[in-house]
Amino acid sequence: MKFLHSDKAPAAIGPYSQATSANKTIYVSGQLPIVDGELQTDIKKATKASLDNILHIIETEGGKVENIARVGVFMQDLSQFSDMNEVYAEFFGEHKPARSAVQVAALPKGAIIEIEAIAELD
Ligand SMILES: C=C(N)C(=O)O
Repeated sequence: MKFLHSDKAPAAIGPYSQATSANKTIYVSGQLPIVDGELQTDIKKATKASLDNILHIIETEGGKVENIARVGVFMQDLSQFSDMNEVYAEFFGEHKPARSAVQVAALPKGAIIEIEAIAELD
């Protein structure tokens, strides 16, 4: 197993890796919507930030959006579901990974969204 790291994604904020890989599977930790150290507080910008962070991490192993097989979306307020979906749909296009989306009581750093993913490399 490998511990993965991308300088283009925010560093882990605790005792975990941005992602691990085993064989051809990449397990990406929940990505907070942080860009250049700044937590995004607008749901559309935040969704894009978390997804971009996932992509930056899987790219370290040659992964692409099309390699993402499963996504978990954790939101602080599900009333923002449609705005999240709009940006999400734009990011994935015709590629539609399995997904769960849930509202949670709170997220680290007071974030409004955290997104995790599993990718299968070719
Ligand atoms: C932000 C996280 N993924 C964590 O604390 O586990």
